[in-house]
Amino acid sequence: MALKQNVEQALEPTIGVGGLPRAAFEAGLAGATSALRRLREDLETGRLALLQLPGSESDLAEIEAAAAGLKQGASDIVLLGTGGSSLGGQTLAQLADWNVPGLGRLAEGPRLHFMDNLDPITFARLLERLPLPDTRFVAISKSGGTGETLMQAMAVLSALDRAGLRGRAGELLLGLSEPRKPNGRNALRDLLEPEGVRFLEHHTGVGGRYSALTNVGLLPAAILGLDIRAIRSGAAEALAPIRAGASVNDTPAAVGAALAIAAALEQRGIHVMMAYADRLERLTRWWVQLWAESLGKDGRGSQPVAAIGPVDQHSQLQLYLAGPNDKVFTVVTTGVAGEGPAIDPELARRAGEPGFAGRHIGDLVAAQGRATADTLARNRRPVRRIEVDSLDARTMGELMMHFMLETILTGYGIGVDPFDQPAVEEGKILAKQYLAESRA
Ligand SMILES: O=P(O)(O)OC[C@H]1O[C@](O)(CO)[C@@H](O)[C@@H]1O
Repeated sequence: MALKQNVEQALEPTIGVGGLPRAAFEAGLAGATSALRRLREDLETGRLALLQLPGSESDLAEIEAAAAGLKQGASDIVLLGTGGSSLGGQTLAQLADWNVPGLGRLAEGPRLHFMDNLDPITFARLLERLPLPDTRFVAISKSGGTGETLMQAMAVLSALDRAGLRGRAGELLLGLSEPRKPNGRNALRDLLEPEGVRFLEHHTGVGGRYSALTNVGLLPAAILGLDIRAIRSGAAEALAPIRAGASVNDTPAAVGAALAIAAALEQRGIHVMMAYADRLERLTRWWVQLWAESLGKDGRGSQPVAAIGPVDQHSQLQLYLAGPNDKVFTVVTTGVAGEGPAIDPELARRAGEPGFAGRHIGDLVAAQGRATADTLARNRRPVRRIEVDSLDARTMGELMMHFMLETILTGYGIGVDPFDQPAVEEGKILAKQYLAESRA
């Protein structure tokens, strides 16, 4: 197991009043114990398909073949899909420098475009500027019925039509969705299959925000040449203690859930994840959806906030240290000490920073991650630390599985169903109604 977790600085006995009381954490551990028992049953009975993924490789060859097919002759690959149909792929893609500040434009191979937000100006300009004959589109939607994705897919077909490329739709597009419902409906399939577009199957037992380790997340990862087997085996590391029947205290995801349950008991309604790596920025956004949609129901749940370091030290940290003490923090660091450019001693002296002499940029970032966690604790703000020695496909798989397990266990512990999202449907129905009315 690469992931190291320490929750001591979240607790009152360590940081004083302001930390989570020991009794609340004990209650959290008790809640996590029953939750863990239920999750282990999920694993043993096979009723939670997500838990079967880490040990399986049977679908990986199909994903690799689809990735190779898409890359063939492609300058650009556009991924349509929103929420869980995009964020897992983005998180993994960032490992390969996608959307890393300063590096995105220097990437080699096909350019990837995740069009997860629907913005008319952006989408129109994208379709105008893309070299359509050399562009591939992947339309991803578990349900097949998400309005944003459907509209984008329709716009793509019309753009291909205008460019005289509609006859090549079967070659230029790929779909990824669940099989048709028993009533025969799946809007995305209804739209694209008559154009000859082939579909990969979305796993029916894995919800969108838990789908990063299925073809939904692994297809973009494979396009970028990431080792998708290593991602799965990293995920298996996070699951291993659960599989082995380990106690709560020896199961990092359960300890994390115990902390979240304790925070709920203590009315700490905000969870901040601050990750010290450009390549974890999308992970924080993926986690926001995972946490918010899984736990925010029946008047329960907590507000997830994404931050990255060190940059957000210069925007959010003042509030975190001296604002209301209503949050729990997770500081995620990677072993970057000794990484990156080394600083010329002469230049360090000239700038009046002799402490920088001969040190690497990674030395400063490592020190900053540690200093932020310790400063939070000194200011009696509950903070847990998560560290991986290095960030690669394997550790990313482990981190993602850790947070999925922790979220499920927290849901079980606070008594909500972590797999549905009934409340968001209301707004979708209303938006379609307003769209119809605005024509009149
Ligand atoms: O993959 P789909 O079915 O298009 O859904 C996209 C997203 O929309 C939601 O259903 C919420 O509206 C998310 O749960 C999901 O990840």
